[in-house]
Amino acid sequence: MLRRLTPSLRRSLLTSSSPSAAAVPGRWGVPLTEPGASLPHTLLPQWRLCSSAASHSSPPTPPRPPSPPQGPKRPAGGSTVSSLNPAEVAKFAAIAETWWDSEGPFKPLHLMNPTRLSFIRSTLCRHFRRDPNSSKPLEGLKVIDVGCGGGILSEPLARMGATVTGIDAVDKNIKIAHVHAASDPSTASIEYICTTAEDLVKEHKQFDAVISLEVIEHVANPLGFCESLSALTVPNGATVISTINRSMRAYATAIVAAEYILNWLPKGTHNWSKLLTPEELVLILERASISVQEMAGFVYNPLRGEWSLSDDISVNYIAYGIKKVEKASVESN
Ligand SMILES: C[S@@+](CC[C@H](N)C(=O)[O-])C[C@H]1O[C@@H](n2cnc3c(N)ncnc32)[C@H](O)[C@@H]1O
Ligand SMILES: [Mg+2]
Repeated sequence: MLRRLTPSLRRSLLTSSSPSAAAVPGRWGVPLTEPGASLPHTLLPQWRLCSSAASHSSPPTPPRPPSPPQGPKRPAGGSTVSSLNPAEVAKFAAIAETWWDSEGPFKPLHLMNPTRLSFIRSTLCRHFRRDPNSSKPLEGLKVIDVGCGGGILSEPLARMGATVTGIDAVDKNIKIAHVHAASDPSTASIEYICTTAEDLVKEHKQFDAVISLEVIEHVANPLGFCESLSALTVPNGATVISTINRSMRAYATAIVAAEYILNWLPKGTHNWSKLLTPEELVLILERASISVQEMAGFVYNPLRGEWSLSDDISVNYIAYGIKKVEKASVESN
């Protein structure tokens, strides 16, 4: 069952007097205003929420005069700061050849794929009022997969009918993704580009849905990255992000067990201090003009070797949000 982030919960997260007061540990669905609820505060490191583009402390800027119409409209927002973390990019370049080895380092993503696709199918079909039972429910929608790796998500999105662009910072990943997709007519149309979200924003590209799974924990600047994802999303479009929670359970399972005991992932794949809690992700997305509507957890059943959707967001989780319509664009319509 998916939990909805209610308007009142979202409001209380965003109207708290300070970012630290807004970050409340616990599960979604616990209304912050519930009588008697005991909700200890978490200290939010300031760097997580501050970027060059958004800062509480900057003085108010005077209103700008309307600019004269000139050429195509520039998408609002986007970060000028690079999302690239060279050490992280190098880690993925080193294992690029293994993308389609379902027993290799990306085995967890292969196993998770059906589950995350069911969340994406369900949320995007509701968002765009599509029939989830149709064979191509995303037909006609422009979708970008940011940090697509070898294309294990891009391909099923294309099979669902979407016009897919996959981008990744690692050139080897893009080459592998391209060769793999080209071997099947239903995926051969995917456009793969070696670039970053922020560079694509500079090209004024926009998409109906922007999806970035298991990438934000590897970027240099999470808020700037989300601002770029937002700038790539059309107003009222959809954004889907998945990542790993910065919880003790995640440390025990996603890092110690997966990297050091089961050897599912190369050691050092995830840096615990770079992970984001769901509360932090919601706040960052709000700052980037994306309003989170739903969140779900992924839980692994070791006996069946399968992942499923759950209310438990203590380790792996996925969020779907809507790109807010900027006031200026509403007024100009
Ligand atoms: C864990 S993989 C996830 C791949 C894919 N999204 C999936 O879930 O199947 C992370 C991917 O993000 C890419 N990446 C890391 N930093 C990036 C950045 N700043 N911009 C674009 N891609 C990035 C890596 O090269 C890698 O392919
Ligand atoms: Mg990861």
